[in-house]
Amino acid sequence: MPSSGTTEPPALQQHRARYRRIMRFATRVLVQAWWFELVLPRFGLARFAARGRIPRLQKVARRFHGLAIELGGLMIKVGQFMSSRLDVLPPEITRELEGLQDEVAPEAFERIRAQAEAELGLSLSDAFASFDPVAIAAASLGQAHRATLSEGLAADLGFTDVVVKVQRPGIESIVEVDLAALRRVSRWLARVRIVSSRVDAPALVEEFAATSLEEIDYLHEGANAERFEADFAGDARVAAPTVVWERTTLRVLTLSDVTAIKISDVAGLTAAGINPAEVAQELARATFQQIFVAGFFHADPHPGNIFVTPGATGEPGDWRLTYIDFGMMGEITDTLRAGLRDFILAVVARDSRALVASLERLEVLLPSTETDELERAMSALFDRFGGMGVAELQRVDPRELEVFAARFGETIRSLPFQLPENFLLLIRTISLISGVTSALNRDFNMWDAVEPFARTVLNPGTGALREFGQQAVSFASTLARLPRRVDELAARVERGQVAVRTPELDRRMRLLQRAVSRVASAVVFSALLIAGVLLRPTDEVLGWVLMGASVVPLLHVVLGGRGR
Ligand SMILES: Nc1ncnc2c1ncn2[C@@H]1O[C@H](COP(=O)(O)OP(=O)(O)OP(=O)(O)O)[C@@H](O)[C@H]1O
Repeated sequence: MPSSGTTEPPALQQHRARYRRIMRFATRVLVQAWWFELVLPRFGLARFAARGRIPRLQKVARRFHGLAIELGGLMIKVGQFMSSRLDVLPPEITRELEGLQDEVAPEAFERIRAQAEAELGLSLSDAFASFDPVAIAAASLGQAHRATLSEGLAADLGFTDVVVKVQRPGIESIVEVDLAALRRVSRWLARVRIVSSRVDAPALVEEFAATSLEEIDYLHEGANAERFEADFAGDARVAAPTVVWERTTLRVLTLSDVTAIKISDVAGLTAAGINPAEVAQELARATFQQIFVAGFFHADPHPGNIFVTPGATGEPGDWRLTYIDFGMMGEITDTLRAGLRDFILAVVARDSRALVASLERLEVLLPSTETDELERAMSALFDRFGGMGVAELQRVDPRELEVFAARFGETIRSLPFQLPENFLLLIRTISLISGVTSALNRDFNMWDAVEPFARTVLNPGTGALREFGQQAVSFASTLARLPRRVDELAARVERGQVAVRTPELDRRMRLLQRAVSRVASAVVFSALLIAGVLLRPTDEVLGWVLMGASVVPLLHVVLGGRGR
């Protein structure tokens, strides 16, 4: 953003302040990362830096949580996005960021009214027979209100009750500011080799920008709802609301009100005579149908976005799943489909070279990746454990598994993995659905429902391929039952790692920390004072000042040893 002037309009000043807040936060995090992840390891203190990593990251995530609640806009989405990046971030961090969306305050109704009226070119009282000023739900980008259609429109469409989603006024420029800040941070990160060799940060931000810009285009969301509905035309079990195009624009989306029993309301389902276990079964089927048959899937199927609607007959088996919120959809492209098929086939054939090739094809590995190591690790894995069922795996000596898991985990972590957006949405969808189905029926196993669909995706033309397909399915079920065991194992490995430390090292580290923090705070304070008063720094300058300031105490204490 260009430098600030004194006669700027308030909106611009607000945007500038917002941009600065984000950059200040990012600078702080980057400086911290630089210190602990680059500087300390240089001085042989990698183990020390690693020990406090999780609490440190948790603190950053908590701070980010606060910032996101205060700023709203894309920062909420960033938090949500990160909370779903289990591939990059540990669960301790993702957990801190869950639930962000529910904490956003609604916009004042007068502003929502003005926005809706300007969009529709009609006063709300002309556009609707009634409009409830109290929002049903407020999200980061928009909020939803109940309304009723005027008689004429209601008669044409066959329903009266609607839900109107209205975007927060000015959200586009907020999104723009947030994206500008994120792009700048990603450019910084791209210059740091240790980061750029693992993650393509600018590409990640562009992916995120594309989904965010789609989400603030309600015409796109309306079209998604219709495409989804068309995919399930002729399937009485799945439905979506009808879009009232006459009352829909880029920033206002009007949909038939499909409020029914929330899918997670087991007591409500049972009271309506609906068997929750059957709902779980149908939900899994509908999900796999979207993924494997339609290639277009709802990527935000949390319980708030799926209703169970009892049918008109009142029969126990007469009900359907009604989805809402089509802002985030995933697509299975042909490349993704082919890549997944190759991946599954490679696993079944225990062919590590083909497996690595399929990962490359899926763009899960960055192009620069040295794949030999992964190939070796996969071969070792296949040689030792390939083809084993759960029962056989349970008979393996746990110590052997532990050693193996530690070594294998290291190889995996050292590789620059990255999941392309659609892949990520796929994982998110499966994990959300698996949460919902197991809440409906504890004994439900998603993998039992995947079988007919996995066959479709594997497209088994020949007998040999069909056999591979079946093996793939049984392999997948084995994997599905493994996580608890793997979790336990990981926890034990983790504890083993933590135990590698000595009291002497601890004592020195504590002294060092104390000394560093005392000197550092004095230096940083004076540097900030000078920089703040004299230079009116840009965020970049501030970043360098902070970095420079933190070097001084480090040299002082580590080299001169005066902290003791
Ligand atoms: N067609 C509908 N019928 C009934 N209720 C609806 C409908 N559309 C939206 N809602 C209600 O409004 C809430 C917000 O809608 P929606 O989820 O589409 O918005 P969003 O801004 O994308 O929110 P989020 O991303 O948090 O899910 C829903 O949780 C639901 O309670």
